[in-house]
Amino acid sequence: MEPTQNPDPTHPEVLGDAGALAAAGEALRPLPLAELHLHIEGTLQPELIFELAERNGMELPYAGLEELRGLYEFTDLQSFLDLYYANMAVLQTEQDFADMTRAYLARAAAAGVRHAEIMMDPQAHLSRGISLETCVNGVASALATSVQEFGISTLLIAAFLRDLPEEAALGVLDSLLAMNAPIAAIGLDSAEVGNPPAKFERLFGRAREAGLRLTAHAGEEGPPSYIIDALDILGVERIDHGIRCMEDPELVERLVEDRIPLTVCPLSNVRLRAVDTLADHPLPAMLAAGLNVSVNSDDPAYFGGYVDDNFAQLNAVFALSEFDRARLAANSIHSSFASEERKAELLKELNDI
Ligand SMILES: Nc1ncnc2[nH]cnc12
Ligand SMILES: [Zn+2]
Repeated sequence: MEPTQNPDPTHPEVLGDAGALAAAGEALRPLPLAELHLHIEGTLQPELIFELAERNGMELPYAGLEELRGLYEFTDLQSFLDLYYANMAVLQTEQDFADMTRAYLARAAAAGVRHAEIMMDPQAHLSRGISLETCVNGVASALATSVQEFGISTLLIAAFLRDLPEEAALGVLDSLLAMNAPIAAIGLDSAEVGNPPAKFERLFGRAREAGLRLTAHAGEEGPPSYIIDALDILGVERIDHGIRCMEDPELVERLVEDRIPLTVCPLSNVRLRAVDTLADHPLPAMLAAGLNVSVNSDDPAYFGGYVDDNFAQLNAVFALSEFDRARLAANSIHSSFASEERKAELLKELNDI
């Protein structure tokens, strides 16, 4: 991959022999970074699904792990969402949500994650009779000790399901605000095509008034116009995925100019067939265009890996330069909703490597 312009104030030249190690096929040393695009329900590993089903006295529709793993062949976003929502049935108690979250944090720490902005889908739990208190408090209890236990600072993002009506989302946002839920931001996810950003204009307006930060999935399967509308109608600060911006040169120019963060998830895009193979992924072109991209895992239990696996596979295919790896890590930190003080700490950690 070509080196890119607009150097970040990091010093990738001091990354040591990471490039040589990669060339020799050895593991890359993980860089300290922020993970900005992660659905906590997408970290539910098959083993934990079986463990929680047993703990909760539930019968799963799969005979065993192998049968479940055999279903992880997706043809598009919807084919994944069907399994993702079905598997959530095992999440019944606060302890279940806490255990799932703690398992992610432990694995993320090993991947180099030092700050995580974690999405959860409250509506996917409410619709199965699980209260907001159960899911929010369960996840939040694990996040509360994350800095001490795993060295990872965290923020919680309530994501809303765009295939449901806006009225439903407004009701849930009001309940979250009324219970003083520890959320820093809202997001928009689930089936994209046919559910454009404009459908949620009032939801994002209300969240902004409540002082919440704003992000939305756009341009994963949906057209570039959804990215434009997420920015112009919803007023989001970040775009989750956004890879289809590459079909609209004027939009790319705007995103570069305004330094709009795009939280890209390469292995997810391959597994959901947004791209044919990793070699066809637009990440190198996005970097070369000067876009503010970061690498994230989306739903690591379903897509073949965590953020370090995404970097390793990208590196195997594109032989990322040390400069670009450091830039991706720095972009993730700059693009986070963390305090300026925390960002400075993380950038220092990155520069000191
Ligand atoms: N990649 C993705 N796109 C949209 N909604 C999701 N929910 C969980 N993962 C998602
Ligand atoms: Zn996502």
